[in-house]
Order: sequence, then C-alpha cells, then structure tokens
Amino acid sequence: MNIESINNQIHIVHKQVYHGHPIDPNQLIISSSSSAAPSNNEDPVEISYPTTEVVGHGSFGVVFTTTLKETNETVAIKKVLQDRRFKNRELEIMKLLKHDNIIDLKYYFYEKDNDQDDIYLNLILDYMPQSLYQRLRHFVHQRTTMPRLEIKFYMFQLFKALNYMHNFTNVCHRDIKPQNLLVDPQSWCLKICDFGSAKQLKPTEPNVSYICSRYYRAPELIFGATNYTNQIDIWSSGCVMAELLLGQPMFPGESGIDQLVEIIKILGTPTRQEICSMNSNYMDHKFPQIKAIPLNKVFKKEDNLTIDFLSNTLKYDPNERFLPFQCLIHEYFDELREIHEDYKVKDLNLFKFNEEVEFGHIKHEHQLQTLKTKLFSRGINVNNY
Ligand SMILES: Nc1ncnc2c1ncn2[C@@H]1O[C@H](COP(=O)(O)OP(=O)(O)OP(=O)(O)O)[C@@H](O)[C@H]1O
Repeated sequence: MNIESINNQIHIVHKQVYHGHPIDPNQLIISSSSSAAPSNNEDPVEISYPTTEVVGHGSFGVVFTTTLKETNETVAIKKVLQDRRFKNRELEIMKLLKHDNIIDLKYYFYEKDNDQDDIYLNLILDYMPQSLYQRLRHFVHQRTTMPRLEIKFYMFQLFKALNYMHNFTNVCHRDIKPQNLLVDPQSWCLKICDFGSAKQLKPTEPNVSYICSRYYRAPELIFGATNYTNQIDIWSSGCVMAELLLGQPMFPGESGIDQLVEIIKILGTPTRQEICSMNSNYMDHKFPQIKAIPLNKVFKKEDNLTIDFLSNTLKYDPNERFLPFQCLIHEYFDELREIHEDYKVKDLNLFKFNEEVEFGHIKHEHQLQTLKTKLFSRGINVNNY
C-alpha cells in the first residue's frame, strides 16, 4: 500500500476477517512501517492516518476519529489498555459480529507505549456521527420530542441487531444504553457499539451480576442473579425506548437498590412467581406492596400499540419478555411495513434479512412461516430488497 506522508502515523494492522483466528498480542506489537510481520493467518495491511480528534472518553479508554489515508474511510479508533495476561474479550467478540446494525471492526493493531511498558489495543471501527443519547439531548434542548417514526426506526434496528447477536453468535451485549447506540440523524441508521461488557453466555456457567449501567439494569441483575440470559438486553432496550418517548430515563435510580425502588414504583411489587423467575433466593423476602401504574398513565400521549409493545419488553419475568424476533413482528412496527417503499426504509435495508443467519435458530418450519408472514406483511416484496 502506498504511504503518502511521513507525518502520518503508519501502522501495520490486521484486516478484520469474519470468524477470524485468535491472536497472540505479544506477537503483534507493531507501531511503525518496519518489516515485522505477524505469524498468523490474517492478512496484515498498512494503514496511516493524520492526527486524530477525540470523540469520546469511556471508562476503558479513549475514542478518536480520523480518515484513513489509503482508503479515505472515516473511522473511529478505540484505544484500550491491554492486559498482557488475557485475550481481549471485546476484540474476540467483535471479530464474531457482522451485521448492518452493529459497529463493524475494520482493522485492529497493538501498540507499545514509548515511556512505559504498557500495550494498547487499537480497534478501528465504522464511524457514526452521534450517539442516541446526543440525538435525544438535541430534542430535549429544543423543548420538543423525538419524532415517533424516528424512534420506531431506531428500535427496529436495535431489535434486528439483538436477534442476530443473541441467536447467531449467542453474544449478550450487557450494556445497552443510549450512549452505546450510535446513530446517523440524517439516515436514521442505528448501530450498537461498545462490546467491552459483552459475553457469550452459557446456560451452565454463572456470570457476574454487576454489569450494565444502572438505569438500564434488568431487575434480575439487581436481584444478584448469576444465571441470567440474553433477555437482560431486552429489558435495557425497553428502558431505552421509554427514555426516547419520555425525554428522560424511565427508572432513574440513585443507587443500586434505589434502582429497584424506581422500577417497583411503576411496575408494582413483583409477585412471588416473578421473584422466583429472577432469583429464587429472594422468594421469602418481604417487599412493601406497591400497586402497578398502568403504562398508559405513564405514557399518556402514546398509542395502544406503543404501550403494548413496551410492556412486553419491561416484564419482570425474563421468560415473559419478548424475544427479539417477537419484537420485530409486533404490530408496533407495522407502520414501517406500511412505508416499506420509503427511501429511508429501503436505504437502511430494514426488511432485508439473511434467512440462514437471522432466522436459523427457528427450527420449526411452521413457526418460521408464521414469522415471515408477519415480518413481511403489508405487501412487502422480499425479493425487492
Ligand atoms: N464507532 C464510533 N463512532 C463514533 N463515535 C464512537 C464510536 N465508538 C465510540 N464512540 C464514542 O465514544 C464513546 C465511548 O465509546 P465506548 O462506549 O466504546 O468506550 P468505553 O470506554 O467502553 O465506554 P464506557 O465507559 O461507556 O463503557 C461512545 O459513547 C461514543 O460517543
């Protein structure tokens, strides 16, 4: 590859390959255009980029944006400190994921700090102009609300990504929140980012319950469950949707336990059976009895379909919560099906699905047919997408 300017930082990187092979970070401390070549199966390429601009700070590192000289791609570079003892789980998970509604890992490389002995991992990602958090703030500052159709676009793409992630790769994100959903306010495209907390959950192995940002934590996590499922992401997504409708978080807990209080204030005290479904160790615990407030009283201006949809994502019992594909076929999204000829719907390929990848988990032919009938109703000609 032609390197045009010596002022640019030049890095030999690994082009992201679908289902790539794990790598040994110690073999990949490459931060110049010298001839060192990694010993693994992936094709290394050289990229260079001019001075970068910081677009985000997270608890684990910093995110820059820049344009790659060679390809003219605008990218975001997430730089995180790498613990030499472990593989980077975020990298391993991102290598597995390939979906229109998930930030794509384009390249990655390791870099050694000049002064100290630290190693940094650089993830080179699709760039997106805003987070959903920033987009919502825009409307709040204007003292208006996000258009209901725009919300519907974002939620459809979120559940489409979760359907893929949960079923095809068995990855649970574990930190769905508006800050981790990146959007393009022009096209209304949405992509999930930050897989720093993500994990492939196995039913036989316990998982830590202290994950997910407070306002978006599923109640089973607050109850300390370690056998939770991918359904925690559905709860968080319901909280995101509620926040987009309200303009502020639905359950703004001030502490871990206050988070449960906020939920109980609206959904009422969970029944014995619901508590059992979240964490059976708490079944004999006495909770003050609070009556639920019907969601149509909380969301006075929303229509019945919106309320019905939301209430199916915000269920105490994780098994009662909608699965991502049940979300996609709900009548709440019929409005998108009705405007399927609209350029925004077409440009985003909203109704384009890879049957093997996205419906492969549906084993019964009858169930698959029912799903497709509902998903592609309202005259959508699947072949046109
Ligand atoms: N691909 C991207 N394009 C544009 N901006 C991005 C991109 N990835 C991340 N950002 C910005 O950087 C912020 C932090 O990124 P990210 O959440 O991945 O880092 P983190 O260190 O894991 O953060 P956290 O502390 O929230 O876990 C995001 O909220 C977003 O504003």
